[in-house]
Amino acid sequence: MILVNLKAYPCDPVEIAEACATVADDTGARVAVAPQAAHLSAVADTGVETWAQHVSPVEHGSHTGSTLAEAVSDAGATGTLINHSENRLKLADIDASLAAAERADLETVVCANNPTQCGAAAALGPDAVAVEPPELIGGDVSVATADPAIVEDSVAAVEAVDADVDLFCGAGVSTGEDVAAAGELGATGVLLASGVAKADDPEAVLRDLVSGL
Ligand SMILES: O=C(CO)COP(=O)(O)O
Repeated sequence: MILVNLKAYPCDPVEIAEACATVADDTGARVAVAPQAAHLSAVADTGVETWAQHVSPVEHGSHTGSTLAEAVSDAGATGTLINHSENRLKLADIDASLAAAERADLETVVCANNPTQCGAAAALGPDAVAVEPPELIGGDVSVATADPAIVEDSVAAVEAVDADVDLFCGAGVSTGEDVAAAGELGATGVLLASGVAKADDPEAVLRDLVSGL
């Protein structure tokens, strides 16, 4: 799976969503987009698989400023990231955000910095854990090239806790070669942002990325 996190980049979320939908349709590859919460509906309307970047550890009620899992689902999201390196949560809040996502029937990827955190995240029962070394995020060198051991060790850490939880990796992923290298290390998906969000031709980058699946 290729999960494109648009963060808060100054890109056109609908244009990128349309490119992802086209490439997914043409190739049969699983490609999803995680836009800003305010853009979820517009992105989902393109038909692309749509994910939230975060859901808050809350239920319906007095939670001003929160991102309610049910609202994200109503807007068309079918999955959510939790605990991204740029939006870290306390352990209890990761657990409660996972419960919120489950309530709203959202698929979940919990992000983590290193293999130890990956094992801890797997124990909370998400669908997948994504290892993203913070120092490599936004850079030019893919995690699978810069630090292959961190991916292999994270695969092992997750497998030791719960073999049903998938391991994704991310940071610096921008080519099909990077995706293939991640797969060879045992990752079943990649998480990326700048490679697509900052690209002059997002569709061309996506076509190259899916060639590595
Ligand atoms: O944080 C990331 C995806 O969630 C990775 O970002 P980059 O692809 O820009 O390194």
